[in-house]
Amino acid sequence: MSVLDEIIDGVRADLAERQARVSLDDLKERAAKARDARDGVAALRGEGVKVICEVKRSSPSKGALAAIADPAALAADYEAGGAAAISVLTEQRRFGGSLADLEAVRAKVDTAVLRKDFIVTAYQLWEARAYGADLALLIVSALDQPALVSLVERAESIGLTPLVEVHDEEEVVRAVDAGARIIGVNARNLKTLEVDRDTFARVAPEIPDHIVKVAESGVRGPHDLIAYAHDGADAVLVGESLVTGRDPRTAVADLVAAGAHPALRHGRD
Ligand SMILES: O=P(O)(O)OC[C@@H](O)[C@@H](O)c1c[nH]c2ccccc12
Repeated sequence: MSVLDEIIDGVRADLAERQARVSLDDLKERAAKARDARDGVAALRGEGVKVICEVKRSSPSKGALAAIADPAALAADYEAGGAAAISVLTEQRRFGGSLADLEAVRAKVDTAVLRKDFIVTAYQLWEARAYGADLALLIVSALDQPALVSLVERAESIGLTPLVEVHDEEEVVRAVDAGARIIGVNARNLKTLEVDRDTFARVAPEIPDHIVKVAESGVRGPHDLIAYAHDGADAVLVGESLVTGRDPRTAVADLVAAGAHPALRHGRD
């Protein structure tokens, strides 16, 4: 069984508990009271390379990264540094996250917020909306094609923008067929947990121009952002280097400044 399969088994067990506690109707009621979702595509388009900053306490590859006692304060630092969106890991067992983290971050920032989890059912999309997310991650390799298609459609229909994650060229075809408007190429293979920073350069040319391209994982600082931008990234998603660094606000500002350099303009709108 791959790491991804193990993670998803745990996610399904935790999900079953929440579903037993909170009905779908209750979630929908809560979602109806949430502020309208921000447009995820608009948040990641425009001048310069956008920076999505992640709130992540631990990871299956590295174990504990940072305690993050106050995820909202960290998110506020990210926002002050110029983050275009904040990604909140809500998976509990391996990443140490929760819906409470999502809710706290949402209450604190105006920036678009992404629910980062292993989403396998529409119930989790409703949770994302109920706790204030604007975007939700959908991982192609975790879903069969009919499930991917229906989750993309459901996300859009409840106002969430799906960020559809791929690792190779075949998954790009599946993401495009499913109607993705934002595709993230994850340099970390979720089956082996290895990072290969060349993945984006290999896979991105297969993504049609009208789709927003996000380079995920492995950004240690401005030089990695610049490399991803040269290969066509509209945005980068950064976690570990921000949560383990000393000054997240300045680290984000440095990334944003690097991404705003005129030399990186390549026909973005
Ligand atoms: O911490 P990093 O290497 O900067 O990576 C962030 C993000 O890309 C990574 O957390 C991630 C990308 N896709 C995922 C899917 C599930 C969990 C985590 C992820």
